[in-house]
Amino acid sequence: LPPGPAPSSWIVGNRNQVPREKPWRWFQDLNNQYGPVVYLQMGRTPTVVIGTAQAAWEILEKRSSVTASRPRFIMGQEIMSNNMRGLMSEHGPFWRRWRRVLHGSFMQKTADSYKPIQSLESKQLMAELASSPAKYREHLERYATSVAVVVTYGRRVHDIYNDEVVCLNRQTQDFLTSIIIPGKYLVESVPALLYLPNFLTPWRTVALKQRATDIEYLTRLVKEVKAKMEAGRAPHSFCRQLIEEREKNGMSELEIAYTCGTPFGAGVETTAGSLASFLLACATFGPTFIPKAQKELDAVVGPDRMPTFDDLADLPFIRAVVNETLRWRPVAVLGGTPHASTEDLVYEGMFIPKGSTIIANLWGIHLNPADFPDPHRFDPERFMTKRDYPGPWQHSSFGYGRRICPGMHLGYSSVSINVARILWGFNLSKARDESGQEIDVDTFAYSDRFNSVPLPFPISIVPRSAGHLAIIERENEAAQEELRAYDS
Ligand code: HEM
Repeated sequence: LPPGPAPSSWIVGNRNQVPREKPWRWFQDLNNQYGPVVYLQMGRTPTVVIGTAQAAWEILEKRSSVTASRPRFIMGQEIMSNNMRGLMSEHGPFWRRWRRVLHGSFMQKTADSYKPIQSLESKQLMAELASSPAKYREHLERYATSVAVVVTYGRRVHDIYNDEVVCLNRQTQDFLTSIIIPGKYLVESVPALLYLPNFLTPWRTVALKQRATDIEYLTRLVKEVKAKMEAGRAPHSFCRQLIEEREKNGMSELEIAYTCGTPFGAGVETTAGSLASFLLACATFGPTFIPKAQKELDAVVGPDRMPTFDDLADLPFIRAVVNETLRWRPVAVLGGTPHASTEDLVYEGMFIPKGSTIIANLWGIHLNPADFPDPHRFDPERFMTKRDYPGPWQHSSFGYGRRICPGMHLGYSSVSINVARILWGFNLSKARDESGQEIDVDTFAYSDRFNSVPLPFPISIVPRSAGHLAIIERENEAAQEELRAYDS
């Protein structure tokens, strides 16, 4: 077996040693102490923590045929989700169908067809940042939410606090992310607890209540799209496509309803959180990279128009800023949902038993000084030259193998276009207090959840000139005309 700390007892294994707070830091320490692959015994479940990109690539990419399953999620998948959420599904026919329809709608070519809507929403984001910069977090979330909801259901989101779809989805996500933390519920390592009667298992009752709420609103949203299709006014969307191809895909209505919940669940916090990390990097390391980024933008785009998706090919330093953002503070800090192995395998003489939970700890992988020297420093220059690193991205933000993020093209486009435009249109620096002193920000102040995103921090966001502001406002006005087609 791979090396690792001794279990504290043979019943719970190492389970009680996992810190309640930010376990990714402990995993990183373990990898530093024991090596790139560490073994833990979580209850009866063998668990492997990977701490380098090279080991993750070998195990999760090259051996993907046997490491692309998921562990059993008793609370999140079986009880709360009726086994209907593909993201937590084991490798098998249900997952394959779910993955195929997602791939059909989010692969590179199809994802490109969403760029016009991403561009329009981003123009609104720019105007919002110009008019109320202090609410930047809300604006980023509105952007990411509206893109996900337009792409899925063909309708926009204006107000993230009051939009019903958003509130219900957020409630679901909050609940789900709070219950799938490894080690949180004893039933995950001792499934026999499922045989206890309901009155002794209050955790089951709350999860079932959430399931009922989810089924009600997820199916209602599909019915709304169906009604619009019948009335001949449903724009193209993921949901519409699934309804049209229902028979071909052999999906039940409930399966369609749950599948439509995927882009919101997986694509909003990841996108908005990555953009928030970018702003945090600007507030901390801005003077080291913003002048070079703006020089590039001025040379390629100029001051008279906003950058477009087509410009990105000519903006290598902006692309480097995007990649460094995704590396520096990986939002899917534990590598997303853990993988599970479906056969025994051996990696560099270490035995990884069938049924192991495999965690590719992105916190450790992206902050490994062997690949990224001085890793907590935000330094886009690292991405200006190719390094010896496995995989096409030169970082590991989107995961591995058959489970690689199917929304990566959509997510990457969102982060890129907004990074380019924000740097083009605004000066970003530390905020100042009433006495004019710069306010320092803490680059480690991140949320302690399944996705780890920056906690609120102050930043100054000011248009670069009156000319830039005029363009931002003009572009937004024109965008609003086009966006009306998605208002329901
Ligand atoms: C910057 C934005 C994003 C980042 C950093 C990100 C990152 C990740 C990561 C690390 C994984 C885990 C992969 C693995 O298990 O090896 C993942 C999975 C996933 N992502 Fe993303 N993601 C982003 C945006 C999106 C978007 C916009 C969607 C919308 C469709 C999406 C949908 C998914 C789904 C469905 C999975 C689970 C795949 C499976 O279980 O087979 N993601 N993502």
